Amino acid sequence: MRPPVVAEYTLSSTEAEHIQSLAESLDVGSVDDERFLTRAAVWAGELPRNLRAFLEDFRATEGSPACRVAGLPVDSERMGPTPVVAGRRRSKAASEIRAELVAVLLSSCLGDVFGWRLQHDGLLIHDLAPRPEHEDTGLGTGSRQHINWHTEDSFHPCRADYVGLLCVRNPAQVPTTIGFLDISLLSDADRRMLAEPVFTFKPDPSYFVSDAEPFPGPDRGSILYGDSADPYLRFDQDYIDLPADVAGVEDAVACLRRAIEVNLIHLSLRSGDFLFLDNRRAVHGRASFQATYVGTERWVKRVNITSDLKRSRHLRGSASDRVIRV
Ligand SMILES: NC(=[NH2+])NCCC[C@H](N)C(=O)O
Ligand SMILES: O=C(O)CCC(=O)C(=O)O
Ligand SMILES: [Fe+2]
Repeated sequence: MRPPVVAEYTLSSTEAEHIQSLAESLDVGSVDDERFLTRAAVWAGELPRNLRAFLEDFRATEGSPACRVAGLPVDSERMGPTPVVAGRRRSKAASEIRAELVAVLLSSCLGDVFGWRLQHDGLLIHDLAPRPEHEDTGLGTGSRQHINWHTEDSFHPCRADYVGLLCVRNPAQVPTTIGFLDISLLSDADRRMLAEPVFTFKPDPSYFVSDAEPFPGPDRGSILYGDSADPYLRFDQDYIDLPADVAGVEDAVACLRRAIEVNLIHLSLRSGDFLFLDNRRAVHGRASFQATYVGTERWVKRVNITSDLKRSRHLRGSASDRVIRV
């Protein structure tokens, strides 16, 4: 039997209460505190054993491109309105800090959380909530425009190995798009072409801070990599340049898109759902929706997770600094 696209784990109420008590026992004012981050994997050892086994299977077997943990303690009532302001300027209720601690503890079962200096103020947890100024952009903080499916931050060699999306609220049931590549749908010639390092991967506008800050540069590489029979994927259809001088490359990319699009699924996250995407195997996006900005609408917290912090050491201030300067 084929493994599910999204492996599911539903917490029992006992497990959810245990996680809530664990988060309450931590005397931590912010998940961005380096001392907390250095202990996060230790505290994650106190998460329910069956949950840790589920996440470890997801990580170690790569059986499914995504997994979802449902029933996490996220007290969305007490967390207050969906934020319209970004970044560090906002104070957070204790319940929100607890939800973020829970997000980091679960994420720490898969790797180390990290952030980007130029994205969401360098915070480790990004608030994906609609902002008026982004309404017509295909960004996590947009709304009226859908987000085309993509792997996250395809432009950067240190991009996440996993992306976590913890849902605070989603009353209009806006669906998240999830997909994967069925490699059996690609010809050998297309596979070879897509594995050539001739593509230019560009950053998306979520990295734009101001004209005074340099925008990160692009990176060249292949779309498919790893095992040629079961390859990993790096692709954002909106932020890629194809080589002008390679015959057949456009057709190969069109075939790739079709081989992903035939299997797309749409899943509406509910409050307390934590979706993990294997950023080498899964693509994801989001449908459009009508934002109201009255504080009641969709709010998802995004986490970047790496399997290998050392890969970005030259771009971070110290071994324990989790923010990549791009
Ligand atoms: N094809 C796209 N729209 N890609 C952009 C994805 C969203 C972007 N990474 C963000 O942080 O908001
Ligand atoms: O909000 C979602 O469900 C996905 C958002 C997304 O793809 C992103 O922000 O990069
Ligand atoms: Fe994304």
